[in-house]
Amino acid sequence: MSDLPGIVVTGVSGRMGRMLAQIVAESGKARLVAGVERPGHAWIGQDIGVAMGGAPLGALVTDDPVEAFARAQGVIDFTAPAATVEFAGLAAQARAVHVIGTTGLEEADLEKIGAAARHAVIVRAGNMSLGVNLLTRLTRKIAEALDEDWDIEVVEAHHRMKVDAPSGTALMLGEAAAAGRGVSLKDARVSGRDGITGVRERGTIGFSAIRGGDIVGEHDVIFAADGERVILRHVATDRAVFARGALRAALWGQGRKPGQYDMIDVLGL
Ligand SMILES: NC(=O)C1=CN([C@@H]2O[C@H](COP(=O)(O)OP(=O)(O)OC[C@H]3O[C@@H](n4cnc5c(N)ncnc54)[C@H](OP(=O)(O)O)[C@@H]3O)[C@@H](O)[C@H]2O)C=CC1
Ligand SMILES: O=C(O)C1=N[C@H](C(=O)O)C[C@H](O)C1
Repeated sequence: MSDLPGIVVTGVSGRMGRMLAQIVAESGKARLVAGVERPGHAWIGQDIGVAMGGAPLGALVTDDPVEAFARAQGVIDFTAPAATVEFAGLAAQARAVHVIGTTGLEEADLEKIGAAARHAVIVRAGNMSLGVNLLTRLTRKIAEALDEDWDIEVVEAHHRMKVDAPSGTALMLGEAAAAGRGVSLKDARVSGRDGITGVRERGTIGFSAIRGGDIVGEHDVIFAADGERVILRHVATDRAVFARGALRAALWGQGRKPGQYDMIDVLGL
């Protein structure tokens, strides 16, 4: 067996799970140990590559995360909030680095993830791409430089199968804008206007979501003043950018002190 860190991909049959399995297996920097799906899933017991309709990848799909995590140094998890909270506890027990890409997490979920991070390394980000993490830095800087004469709006577009809104990325960008402005996003946030909304309240940060087709992920941060606008834009055209970031995070986390980290830490931005 090689010395490369072993990685389990949870939700391996999903859009991100498939991409992650391929990228980990081909990376030369990590070993694909197993994929996890729910009990009864059609892929259980099959080689991941074969289940995807390609060549074998030498790792099986299992419904037993405890056993799989015990054989791994990293768990890459792009699933759903309830699953991610459960996996955070199990990955911490196995002392495996848990990379969380799942979005739509509520406050109570984040508290449980925080508790797990007392025992193991967790890297969590609503977007694992280099480009978006750079954009959060730029958003914060621009928000620091501009006053409330500049209205801030975050507009995001995703595929028709996405279940949460605003996207995790939009919220990251909104947090960065709020931090730059020295306010709390909880207080400043306005989402999904509809009907007679009244005029825009000064100092708020607005969110709008578009869902359609196979859009991978697009985000604009608009700073709009009288007579001019600044627009920051990121367009993802390939999920590989998220998967590469997640693998980088899993490798970066090896040997670190327990705690919660994000992609700004991983990328050193
Ligand atoms: N941070 C980032 O960079 C990115 C984050 N994301 C986020 O990742 C998440 C997944 O996205 P995507 O791949 O498009 O979604 P999919 O629905 O395609 O995949 C999710 C997978 O997780 C599985 N799953 C859910 N619950 C469990 C469980 N308890 N045990 C095992 N498997 C489970 C699902 O299985 P089943 O169908 O049976 O429910 C499915 O296979 C979303 O929250 C999305 O927003 C996506 C892209 C980038
Ligand atoms: O669900 C998706 O697809 C994506 N989710 C993440 C988000 O909620 O921001 C990241 C990316 O935009 C794709």
